[in-house]
Amino acid sequence: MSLRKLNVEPLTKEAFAAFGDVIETDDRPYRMINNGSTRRYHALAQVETAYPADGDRAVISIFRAQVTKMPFVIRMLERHPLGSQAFVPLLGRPSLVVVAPPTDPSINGDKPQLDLIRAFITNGRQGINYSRGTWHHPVLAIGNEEDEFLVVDREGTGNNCDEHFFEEHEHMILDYQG
Ligand SMILES: NC(=O)N[C@@H](O)C(=O)O
Ligand code: NI
Repeated sequence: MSLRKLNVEPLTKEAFAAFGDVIETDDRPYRMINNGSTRRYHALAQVETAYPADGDRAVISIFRAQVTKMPFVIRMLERHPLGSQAFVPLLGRPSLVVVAPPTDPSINGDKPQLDLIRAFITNGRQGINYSRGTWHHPVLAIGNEEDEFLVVDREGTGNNCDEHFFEEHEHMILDYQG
């Protein structure tokens, strides 16, 4: 049984629109602040928290991620039903992103839609913000040494991480030799 190999696409705002936001400055509008010394690339992404009135809050963390050896088998995806999650590279290195659109039990089921799973490579200067409910693989650092990401996501009550494990025949190969 041969597993499907994911095609790795360059990350762009347009291609990622169904999954969330790309956090970047290339070709983005800005306004000058601080007496003209600083460009403000304003509101590149929104932090989503499900229950702000109940104490939900956005928190900022740093993930130091071990390198994912290629080729890699995608066996699962997860989602955060109660908030968004952003990853911004701190060391200027590319990383891989594997996503599927959010799903709703009353519309399109409650697990990732296999045919809509896509893989992207960032350019090292791009961060991503997964919209609330976007299915994604946990952080995929590549290269020769650990990578670091600034992570902005939701902290609060309730379960905010659903994992879906695929059947063995549904596993996908991710093989990026950039
Ligand atoms: N578990 C955790 O905080 N990280 C994952 O959500 C991830 O997307 O890496
Ligand atoms: Ni996550």
